[in-house]
Amino acid sequence: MTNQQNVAVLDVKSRGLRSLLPPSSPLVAKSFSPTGLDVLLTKSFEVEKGGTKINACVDSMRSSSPTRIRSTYSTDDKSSSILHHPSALSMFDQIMAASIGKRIVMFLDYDGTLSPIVEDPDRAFMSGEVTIPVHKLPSSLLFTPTKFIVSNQMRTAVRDVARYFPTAIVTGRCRDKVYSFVKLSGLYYAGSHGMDIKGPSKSSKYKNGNRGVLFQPASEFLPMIDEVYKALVEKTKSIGGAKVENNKFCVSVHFRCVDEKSWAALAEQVRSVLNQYPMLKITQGRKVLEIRPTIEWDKGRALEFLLEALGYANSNDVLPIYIGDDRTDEDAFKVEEFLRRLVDWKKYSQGKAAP
Ligand SMILES: O=P(O)(O)OC[C@H]1O[C@H](O[C@H]2O[C@H](CO)[C@@H](O)[C@H](O)[C@H]2O)[C@H](O)[C@@H](O)[C@@H]1O
Repeated sequence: MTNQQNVAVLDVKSRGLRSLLPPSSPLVAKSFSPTGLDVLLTKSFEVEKGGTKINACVDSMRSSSPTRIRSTYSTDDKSSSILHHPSALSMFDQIMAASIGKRIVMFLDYDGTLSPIVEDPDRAFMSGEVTIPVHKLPSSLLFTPTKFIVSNQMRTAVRDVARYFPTAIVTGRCRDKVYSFVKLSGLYYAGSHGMDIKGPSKSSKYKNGNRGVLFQPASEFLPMIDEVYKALVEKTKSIGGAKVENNKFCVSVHFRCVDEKSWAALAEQVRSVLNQYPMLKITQGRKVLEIRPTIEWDKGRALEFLLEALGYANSNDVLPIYIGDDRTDEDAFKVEEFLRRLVDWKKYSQGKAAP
């Protein structure tokens, strides 16, 4: 696949599930570079290393960490944004019209898209998941689960979409971790910002025996990432609220619960560790510093890889749809609604049963 591959990019957050395609442009006629997805959607804010860059780093931590985009948008900005990036739900019919004759492939971000943004990254369960804790379960149960899921709207929507369209979860998270949240087999999972790809394809040249696709372009970084993770845990332990998360091929340093007064100290500690690792870089997400290998690989490359693995390299017969978040949290139910409409469209407009 080339960079001219067309991708419908749906930004669920800053614009509330808005298409990043301008309304006037013929849908999908405009090219998006999948390799540019990371720049578009994962808020890659390169933090420079060395010298007196900490202030710049803290400034970027501030500017990329608004709690709500609404508080930073003027009315004019907002209406202009809505004009240029119309709701993907209201453009649903046009998106579907553009998909006629093409195979839709779904790419879904996890945090902030399938799950609400929460303070504790270990508790970012899928939207709409309602559970009963173990102590409230009836004693008559024959087995004792740790919790009992009574509702999982988003999971159901993703499961249904995956029955009709090849579907991948593309996340900065460790792949195993995101799987433990999504709990759906039959999907592709691209963890660690796309550096850890696993999926069920039967026909890919990247097949891993009978276990489907497996691709890990940064595998030689594993020992280094482990080392850096431990160093960061040690260096940041005195900073209240800081949390370091090992995402296997990258590390996240969370500052959502850190007092803003300590952000400079945190950035300084992170930089002091990273100074010893020129092969790693820092990018910035939503109240998180993400440390990752400097290799030319990101979510966009993972998307290209997966399309190729599915047999759509350089193909005009495919419409990849990427739903991701930008910088603030907003309605996950819009994602769910979009997924449901997609399934209904497939079922009823085309009258086809699930493959
Ligand atoms: O690519 P993504 O799936 O969007 O992953 C990016 C980061 O997501 C997670 O952090 C974010 O969500 C947390 C839970 O809601 C929140 O506490 C945190 O402030 C957000 O940045 C994940 O924990 C990180 O490792 C990912 O890098």
